[in-house]
Amino acid sequence: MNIEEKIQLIEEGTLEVIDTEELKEVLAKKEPIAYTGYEPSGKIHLGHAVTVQKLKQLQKLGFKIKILLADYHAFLNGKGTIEEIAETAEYNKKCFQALGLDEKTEYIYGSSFQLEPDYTDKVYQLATMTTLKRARRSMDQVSRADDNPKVASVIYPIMQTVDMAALKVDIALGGMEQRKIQMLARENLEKIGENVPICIHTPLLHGLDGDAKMSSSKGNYIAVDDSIKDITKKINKSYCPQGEIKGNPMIEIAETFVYPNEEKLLIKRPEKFGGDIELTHDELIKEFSEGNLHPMDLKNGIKDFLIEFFAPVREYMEEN
Ligand SMILES: Nc1ncnc2c1ncn2[C@@H]1O[C@H](COP(=O)(O)OP(=O)(O)OP(=O)(O)O)[C@@H](O)[C@H]1O
Repeated sequence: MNIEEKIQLIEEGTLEVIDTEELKEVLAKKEPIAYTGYEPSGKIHLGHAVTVQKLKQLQKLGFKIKILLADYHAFLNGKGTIEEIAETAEYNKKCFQALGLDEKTEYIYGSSFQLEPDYTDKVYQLATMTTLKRARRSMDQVSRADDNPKVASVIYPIMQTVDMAALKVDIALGGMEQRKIQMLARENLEKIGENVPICIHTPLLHGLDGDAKMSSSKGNYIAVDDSIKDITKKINKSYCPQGEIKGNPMIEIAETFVYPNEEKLLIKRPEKFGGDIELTHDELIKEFSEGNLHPMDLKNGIKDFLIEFFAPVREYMEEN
């Protein structure tokens, strides 16, 4: 595969790659490094799986993958005590392994390097160069709404920036809500003479309730290790307005998980409702938007797909 083809693959399913010229240089390196950080949270869900899919693709293209289990970030963001977070992080690590990232993937706890003198020194340097306003703004979609924000919320983006230097990353991957932090990081890393990584942003998956973001704290998710019974129950009561494409989580799941892996989505229906059908992406959009495909049938197709797609994850979680 030549560099242009690799770039095209990397861009697929993303909202932006900043920037593609720099990506060319990175692709010429021997084993470039890509990372995503995750605050350890109760469950790893389909939203998180969007970035994991991209990491798996980068891995196949020869990247070394680092997954940051961002325990201190979760702590700064009020997600629990460090001990509670450590326990969740172990469980999340198992979920990532179950999702099929290979054995060469490095799982790194934030607390394993974020207390080192060199790291702290960089945090202090950046603290003198970053305005409160900018740091606060970068956290708009990352921290919980708080009328009385803590100092922790402005240390957070500075640490996320220093992580990129400490982990020596060439690509920083994250969902679109990470954009403001990542852009701040690009500017700031240059100021302290560190390598400026390429930033890749993926779309946010809507919650099953139609909320703008699937999130463990909102309970509107399908976890990658959910049981067949839970997947079925959750999909059956999910938001899927007849004929609507935009913001419809069932359509998004099809676009994010089904079509990158299968040419057609199989929808099983009783004969009296037209019998089984298999739809390509374009056919699905047409049939659903014209009202020829009932939301319940779409949900059934998605449910069957997810049950099969995540079967290896359930098996891995049971066996390990
Ligand atoms: N619904 C989603 N759709 C796409 N990507 C997501 C979604 N939720 C989280 N991510 C991505 O996963 C990465 C890590 O997110 P992290 O777990 O720290 O987020 P979070 O917002 O705290 O999740 P949650 O609210 O579910 O605990 C980020 O890059 C983020 O963009």
